[in-house]
Amino acid sequence: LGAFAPSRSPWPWVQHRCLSASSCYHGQVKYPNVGALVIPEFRTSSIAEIAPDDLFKTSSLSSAPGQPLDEELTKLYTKTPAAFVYAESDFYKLKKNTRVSEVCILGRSNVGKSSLVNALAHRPNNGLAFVSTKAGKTRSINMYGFGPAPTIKELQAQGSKYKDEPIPTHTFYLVDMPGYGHASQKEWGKNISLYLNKRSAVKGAIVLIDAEVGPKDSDLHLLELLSAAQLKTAIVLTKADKVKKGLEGLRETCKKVWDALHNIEMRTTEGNWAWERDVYVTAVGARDSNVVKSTVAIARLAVARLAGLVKDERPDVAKNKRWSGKMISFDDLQYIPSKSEVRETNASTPEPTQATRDIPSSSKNRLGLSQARTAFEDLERAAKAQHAGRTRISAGRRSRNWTGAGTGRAHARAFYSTSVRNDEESQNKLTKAERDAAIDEFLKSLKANSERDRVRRIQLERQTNPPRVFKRSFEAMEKREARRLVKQFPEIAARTKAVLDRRLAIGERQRQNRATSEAEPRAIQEDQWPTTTDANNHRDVNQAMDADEFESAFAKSKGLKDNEEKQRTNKKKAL
Ligand SMILES: Nc1nc2c(ncn2[C@@H]2O[C@H](COP(=O)(O)OP(=O)(O)OP(=O)(O)O)[C@@H](O)[C@H]2O)c(=O)[nH]1
Ligand SMILES: [Mg+2]
Repeated sequence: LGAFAPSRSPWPWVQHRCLSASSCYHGQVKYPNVGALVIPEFRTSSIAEIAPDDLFKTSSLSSAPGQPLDEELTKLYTKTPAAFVYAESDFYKLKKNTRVSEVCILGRSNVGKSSLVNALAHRPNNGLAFVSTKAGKTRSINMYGFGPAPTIKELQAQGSKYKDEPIPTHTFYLVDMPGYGHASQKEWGKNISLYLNKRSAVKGAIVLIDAEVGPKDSDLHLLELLSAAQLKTAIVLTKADKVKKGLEGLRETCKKVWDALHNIEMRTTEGNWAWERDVYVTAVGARDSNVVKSTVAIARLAVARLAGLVKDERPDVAKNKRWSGKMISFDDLQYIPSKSEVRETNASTPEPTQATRDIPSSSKNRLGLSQARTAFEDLERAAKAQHAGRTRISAGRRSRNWTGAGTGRAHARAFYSTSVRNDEESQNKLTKAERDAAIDEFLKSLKANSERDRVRRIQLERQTNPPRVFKRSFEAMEKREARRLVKQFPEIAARTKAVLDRRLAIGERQRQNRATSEAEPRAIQEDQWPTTTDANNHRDVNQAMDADEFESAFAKSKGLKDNEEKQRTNKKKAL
């Protein structure tokens, strides 16, 4: 129908049909065939576009090098069905996870976070996450698992800080967050900033921005939060099918995003916040299935990159690549010459090159050239050994230029040796012995389900808890035996009985004593102060006598005493 649609159709809906993913019309505007817009390194350059196919050409999954990326991504996301793992609104109640990566999806209410989760999992009818046209549908932190569960070997390599950490069920977790800018902003701030700052498993954040609306104040606030948390960030523009101005509109939004990122970078001094230059374009709610398919693949790439599953050949994907080797202060930067320069130096004493002239002579003299070379190589080897086995996005792209080797110029760019998160990561790792013990335990728990173990468990249970029939006959046997012994040794039996009786009697007495002492009031509680009738018993307390009264009472008592004395002497006399 679309192929034969005339340019001015008498049926307006015909114009909404799409010809293909690359040329799709919504209203009068052509849907742009753009995978991502690339933010350049310098403010003087302009934003470039990358077609979806080109995005996939330059990279591959670390687990399947050399294979076509889009196919591998589809396999990863859909072969093992994605599943809802759990939801929690309180950060402190989240389950422990130090083994697999988590990527969180953030954005304003109704921007399409939950729709994206469904699209990634290939649940077109919103079968996984709840979606609504009204803002504020998602209220808790929702974990969704994607990809197959790690193998035992992978678990072994991952290790864990906690012994009671649940075994991961998926390759990575996608975390759907409640939207901000809605009524629940207060709670949002607390729990989610805790999540972004404290959760060591979180490897990156996807920030969704409405392609038509562009970044709002709340989005800027979120980006600042992410910059403070030093969490790797990728921007995804959603609802691209709704952009009225097509590619031009997308470019405008991307420019606003760029300005926002630039402003944050200017304000923060650290400048080590890593955000991706690729601003991904998606339209998972578009009417054309081709558009949906191609944009879902793009979103899959964005998430997999953050989860650390993609090996990128393109060097300029990340804005800031984190240097994870040794940190060298600016003053200690040493000049390391290129190979050709070394050759020249060995041949004869050459004229100082422009590069060598730039370096203060004191630095040059610190080490001889060949010594400097070997020292650097040692350093590099040590750093590599230290970080071996870590799959990180930047691992494949660490350039020699950064430390100045091979270029003939010392680079004066400051890099952090290890980010806070990396430190945390290495601290979380168990020692080898602990990890082996944890794995043994895990294997045991697997074995416990085997048939042989089940039989053994039943046998053990029978021994400790024999069935009732046997129990009764055992008791009868014991009684018979006891009677026989009493008959055989009457004296001993009598003595034993006396001892037992005495013990019983003592026990009984103690029990009675305890019962009576419990019955007695222990202390007058506050609510047991004397009532009006009791007050007579406390007369001397409640009604103090004055001095005269006291005198007379005293005299009276003395008189009584005298009377008693007289009576007693009279009796004696009578006797
Ligand atoms: N046209 C179009 N509509 C979309 C797209 N993505 C999402 N929507 C629609 O946007 C609405 C909101 O989607 P949700 O996924 O619930 O948004 P959310 O960000 O999870 O919202 P909260 O849970 O409230 O924070 C739904 O009606 C979706 O159908 C898209 O790419 N294009
Ligand atoms: Mg939602």
